[in-house]
Amino acid sequence: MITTTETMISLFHDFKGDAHRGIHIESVMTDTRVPGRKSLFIPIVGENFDAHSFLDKAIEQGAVAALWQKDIDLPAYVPTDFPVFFVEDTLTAMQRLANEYIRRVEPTVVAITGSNGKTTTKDMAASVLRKKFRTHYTKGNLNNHIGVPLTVFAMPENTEVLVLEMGMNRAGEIEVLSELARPHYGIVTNIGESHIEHLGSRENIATAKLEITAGFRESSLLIYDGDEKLLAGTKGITCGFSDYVDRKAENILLHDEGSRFQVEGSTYDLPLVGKHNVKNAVYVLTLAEKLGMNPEEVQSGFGELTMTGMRLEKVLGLQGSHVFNDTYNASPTSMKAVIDFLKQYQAKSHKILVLGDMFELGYHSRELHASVAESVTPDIDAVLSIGEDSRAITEEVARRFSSVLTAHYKEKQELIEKLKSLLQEDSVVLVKASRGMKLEEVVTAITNE
Ligand SMILES: CC(=O)N[C@H]1[C@@H](OP(=O)(O)OP(=O)(O)OC[C@H]2O[C@@H](n3ccc(=O)[nH]c3=O)[C@H](O)[C@@H]2O)O[C@H](CO)[C@@H](O)[C@@H]1O[C@H](C)C(=O)N[C@@H](C)C(=O)N[C@H](CCC(=O)N[C@@H](CCC[C@@H](N)C(=O)O)C(=O)O)C(=O)O
Ligand SMILES: Nc1ncnc2c1ncn2[C@@H]1O[C@H](COP(=O)(O)OP(=O)(O)OP(=O)(O)O)[C@@H](O)[C@H]1O
Ligand SMILES: C[C@@H](N)C(=O)N[C@H](C)C(=O)O
Repeated sequence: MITTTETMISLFHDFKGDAHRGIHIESVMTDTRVPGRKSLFIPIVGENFDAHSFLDKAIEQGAVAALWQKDIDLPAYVPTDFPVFFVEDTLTAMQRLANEYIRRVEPTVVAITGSNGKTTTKDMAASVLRKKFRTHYTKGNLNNHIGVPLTVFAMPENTEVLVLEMGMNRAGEIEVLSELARPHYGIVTNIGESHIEHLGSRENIATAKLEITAGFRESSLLIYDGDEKLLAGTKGITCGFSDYVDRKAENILLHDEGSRFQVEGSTYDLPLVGKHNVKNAVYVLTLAEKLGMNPEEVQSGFGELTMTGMRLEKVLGLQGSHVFNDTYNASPTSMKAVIDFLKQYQAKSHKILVLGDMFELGYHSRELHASVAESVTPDIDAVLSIGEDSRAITEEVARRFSSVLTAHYKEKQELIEKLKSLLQEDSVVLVKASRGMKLEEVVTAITNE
């Protein structure tokens, strides 16, 4: 249950209809294409639609009240007793309602941001914390100005810990989300190059990520990447691999199914591959410790990870090959991190990289694409690229290593045909690009049906 129309009167004084009846509202509807029994309809003005034109459908789908932008005429067909709350802006009102719900439920709030690893760290945190607390967390990647409120509205009233992923591609966006959520804990996973097109520099990205402290309370705590020089001196707990961090991962053993590492003498086994995920895990175990969990409880959570797909997701490929689907998103930092993982992968020795364009890298996109080649070594047998700017990757690899097979494609089908011709039992393929490239289509084409 989210609220009642009676409670909403205290937030939104300008209303019509039988709001005083205290109608129970059990969910929020922002999409009339999805049923919402006893829901509050919040019409959002988007890129393709203005949802104000769907009020009739909303009522049909189960809405029992609605927010309404004051500068838009209310349709004549609206029943006189149907509660409508008039607001300046429905999105801002939705965020205010979410803040009110958090104040009512009073969970411990954990906010996670960073250029890479937000979803992974959020999923890890949820898997660990739910061992001890009633935990609600962001589903998938619903992490923006709309996704965060929707996550809050879906929170059960008995929630003890709320884990929110906070994304951004412009300055100021995380500040809004942090002030909405008022986190007790914040995590900054890393500072990469994601969305640098809009931010202009990594320094600006770091500043934007630190907006996560905007809504902090007096006792709130930041846990962050201590290896990142742009964050040096920030108040909080530093995590990472350097000797000077507060929580250092040591004695790291990377293997094909995950890793083993120690932090302050406690040993952890993480069933997630990649050294970058060791650091993500240190954020989580540090958070869990602050919430009173012991290493055994944390390890139990690591052993029951429920992860969102398309993040180094391993599937069986044609000819008995292994395929790692890392197609949700990509930036130079994350692309280099997974290439390092592929070089260390032991189960297969014929290693193929399929790399697509990375978006929103701005003016320096081509040189940032080329920089990915710095991680490629002759351990990699083939690099196939697709898109516009990723040609810079294969060109730079070819310049560095004549032994590595390189090819660039504009069309997925051509790349798929070449890739199928290369596959052998001993092959391992890693596929990665920005979301907009939709390279999961390549993964599908080379995996066993
Ligand atoms: C606004 C919205 O929710 N849109 C969703 C909608 O898109 P559609 O094009 O159909 O509608 P419009 O947005 O034009 O319409 C406005 C509203 O009208 C509703 N509506 C439409 C038709 C209809 O018949 N009835 C209706 O009621 C509609 O529902 C809208 O509310 O549907 C799509 C398909 O389901 C959704 O994909 C689309 O969702 C958008 C993309 C969205 O922002 N969803 C959030 C809930 C979300 O969190 N999505 C995440 C991705 C977030 C992300 O990209 N994060 C970035 C950081 C970026 C931060 C910020 N600057 C930003 O730009 O987002 C990151 O790097 O992680 C997800 O989908 O995974
Ligand atoms: N700490 C990290 N450092 C560098 N790369 C990372 C890190 N964590 C994850 N990655 C890489 O980034 C990819 C995306 O991970 P994830 O989806 O968790 O990040 P995200 O921040 O949620 O991304 P997005 O901004 O697209 O939502 C992973 O598959 C992996 O390749
Ligand atoms: C999906 C959104 N979070 C994102 O990462 N956009 C990049 C730049 C893309 O479109 O792939």
